[in-house]
Amino acid sequence: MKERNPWHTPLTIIIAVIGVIAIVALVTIAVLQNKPLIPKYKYGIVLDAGSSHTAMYIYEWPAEKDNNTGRVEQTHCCKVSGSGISDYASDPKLAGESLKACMRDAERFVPSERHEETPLYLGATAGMRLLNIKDSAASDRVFQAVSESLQKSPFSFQGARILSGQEEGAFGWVTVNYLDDRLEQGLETTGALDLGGASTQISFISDSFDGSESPSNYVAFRLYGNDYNLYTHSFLCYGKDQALRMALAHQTQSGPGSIVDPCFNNGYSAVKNYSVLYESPCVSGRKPSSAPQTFTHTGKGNFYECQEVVKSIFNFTECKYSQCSFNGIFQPTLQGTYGAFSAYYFVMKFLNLTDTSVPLQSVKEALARLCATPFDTLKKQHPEVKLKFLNEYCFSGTYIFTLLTEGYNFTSRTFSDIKFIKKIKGSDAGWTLGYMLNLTNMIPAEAPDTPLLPHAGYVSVITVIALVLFVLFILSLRPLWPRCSQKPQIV
Ligand SMILES: O=P(O)(O)OP(=O)(O)OP(=O)(O)OC[C@H]1O[C@@H](n2cnc3c(O)ncnc32)[C@H](O)[C@@H]1O
Ligand SMILES: [Ca+2]
Repeated sequence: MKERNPWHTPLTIIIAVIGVIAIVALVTIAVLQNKPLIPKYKYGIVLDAGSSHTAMYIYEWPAEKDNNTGRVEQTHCCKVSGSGISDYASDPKLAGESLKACMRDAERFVPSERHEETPLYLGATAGMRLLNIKDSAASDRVFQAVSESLQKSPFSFQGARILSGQEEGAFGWVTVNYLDDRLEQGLETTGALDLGGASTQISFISDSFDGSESPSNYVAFRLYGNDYNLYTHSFLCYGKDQALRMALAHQTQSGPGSIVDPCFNNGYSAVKNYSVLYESPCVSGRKPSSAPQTFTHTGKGNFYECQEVVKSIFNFTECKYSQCSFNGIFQPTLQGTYGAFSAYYFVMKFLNLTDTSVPLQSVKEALARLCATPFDTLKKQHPEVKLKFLNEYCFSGTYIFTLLTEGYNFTSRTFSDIKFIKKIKGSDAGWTLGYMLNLTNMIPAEAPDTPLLPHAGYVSVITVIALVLFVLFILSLRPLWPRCSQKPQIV
């Protein structure tokens, strides 16, 4: 007679089946219960109304992770065509009109069910600061017009305002460090250097700075449980367009109808309007009384002479603090690494000096070569580059070099701590992301509680425990197991 398999008793089969079903159910429930929900995103829109142009940034983050770090990303950027909103002072309606194409873009990029709840901010920087100084009623009219235009969008418009220089610097610093995941992890932070068209910002943490020497340069943050004493300063008029105006104003002081400029390449020549040059508050008041209507601006391309012109727009002598950058502004000792973006990046990119950390001497040599190149040759070498930018690279490069070394006191040793960047992990470096994170309370002051185990670890532990319990259960039923050694009795 064939021997019966002792496992094939109804009891053991039932126990095994129930056990397997229980394990499958346990693991399935664990997986489904804890699986991150299908990503449902939320959105925020910030319009950066700069002096030279306006750009719209759309940010997104997983809806269930409002309070977590490193999760907000830029998904889209739209460059508003035309100039900055401050240039529409004489026809403010057009400033509002100019934003429409990008706002239509936003309607396509943000899912329609999210439109109504998506906050929309407009922040204006140095162009509007200057217009506000020159003609505050005109600046109000521009804000009125852009606000009316943005209110018509389906998004939740939260207002249009001028950022203070301090906010602009501090939010640029937050953006860079947030995108680099330095804030949540409490890592050493990176300084932020932003060069716009009308102002420039420097922001960094220096152990020697606690705000006492110069409170107006001090911003205190508590982020993810860490305290930061940030030094920040915004120099109005020291963006690259206004700096150029100041350099030209300096050279036209003697009043003649022509200037030969070492900061422009040999062969460059243009007729410029005195009144247009002197209309900015950065230079107004300095217009020579005998100035003719126009002057001829020609280039002679010499980096070393250009540096002398550029130096003339800085005041390096006045300082009532222990140490200063320039114009009597306090600056603590430089510390750590720096991310330099906006025009710093555009100009260094043109010079092919963005990929690695660059020795100061190489920048100097590249600039001396660039400035000495005849303008015709330069045009042939770079047919794809817009003439407006090509004209100015010798000046812009020399200005950046002088600002960083003579202005902020970077030396040949510390210069290589600067990285010239445009984006970090797909998001543009700039103040907009930091501004939105702040207004939406997306960075907590204290570190958020984190789960004990990551999701995969949690599922593995549950599975192993379930298996162990099952085996123990089977073993506990041993007394019920049929005895293999017992021969079946033949009656
Ligand atoms: O911060 P503010 O001062 O308000 O100015 P902005 O926000 O408009 O300034 P950007 O950083 O956009 O640009 C800085 C400057 O760089 C110029 N720029 C933009 N693209 C450039 C390029 O490819 N090459 C050289 N310069 C460029 C631009 O015209 C400005 O003069
Ligand atoms: Ca800017």
